[in-house]
Amino acid sequence: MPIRAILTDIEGTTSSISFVKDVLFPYARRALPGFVEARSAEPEVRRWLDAVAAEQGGICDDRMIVEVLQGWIDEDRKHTALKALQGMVWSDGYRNADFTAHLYPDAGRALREWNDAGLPLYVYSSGSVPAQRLFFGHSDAGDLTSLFSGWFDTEVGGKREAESYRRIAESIGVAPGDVLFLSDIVEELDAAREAGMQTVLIDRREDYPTPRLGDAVHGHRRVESFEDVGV
Ligand SMILES: CSCCC(=O)C(=O)COP(=O)(O)O
Ligand SMILES: [Mg+2]
Repeated sequence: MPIRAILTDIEGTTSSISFVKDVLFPYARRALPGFVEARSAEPEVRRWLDAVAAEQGGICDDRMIVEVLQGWIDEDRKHTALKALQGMVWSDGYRNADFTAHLYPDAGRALREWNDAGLPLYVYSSGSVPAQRLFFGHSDAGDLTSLFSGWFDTEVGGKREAESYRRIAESIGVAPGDVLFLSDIVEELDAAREAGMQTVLIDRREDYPTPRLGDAVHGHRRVESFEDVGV
């Protein structure tokens, strides 16, 4: 089947889980109280704080909202409000050069090659679209944002729901069967396959030291590097 577009996940796929868990999440956890104190009146911040408050039965104290958000960071909740707020917090970290975003070298090379070959590239991550742009704008391999033709986060729907992938295919104007989705999570690949997309499991040995064999890969092709995706 032809491939007319590539859709990629970030954490565990282009980039290591440990960078997200050990650098980005602790940074957001530490910076959240000060961020909320300074910026809670801004409509784009207030919108997401209110969404968290409503989900928690209408709590109205920002310090309690911050505690809920910090709890969600500890649980690795992929909640749209948390992801939106994390993106705003990380912006300071990237701007101050506190860190750059981890990128596997094979992913950087392949993304450049595919872009040079005229293949449109898209991102679909639980991280908010602004956080995705920051991530690839401040990667270990420099600013890669120009390689991508579009960005999708969970505002399009959950990553384990087939409907999200149908919406993405429709939005980019490519038949689902001509889109290749790359991810480290089999349940995300299952949903993309249900929507008709082609799939490859990116199985990073340093993120998942125990090989995922047999049933665990649910029949998706499994590779350990973007070099073996074979586009
Ligand atoms: C790009 S933002 C940092 C990563 C993040 O917060 C996240 O939840 C990534 O999840 P993914 O869907 O890319 O596995
Ligand atoms: Mg992932």
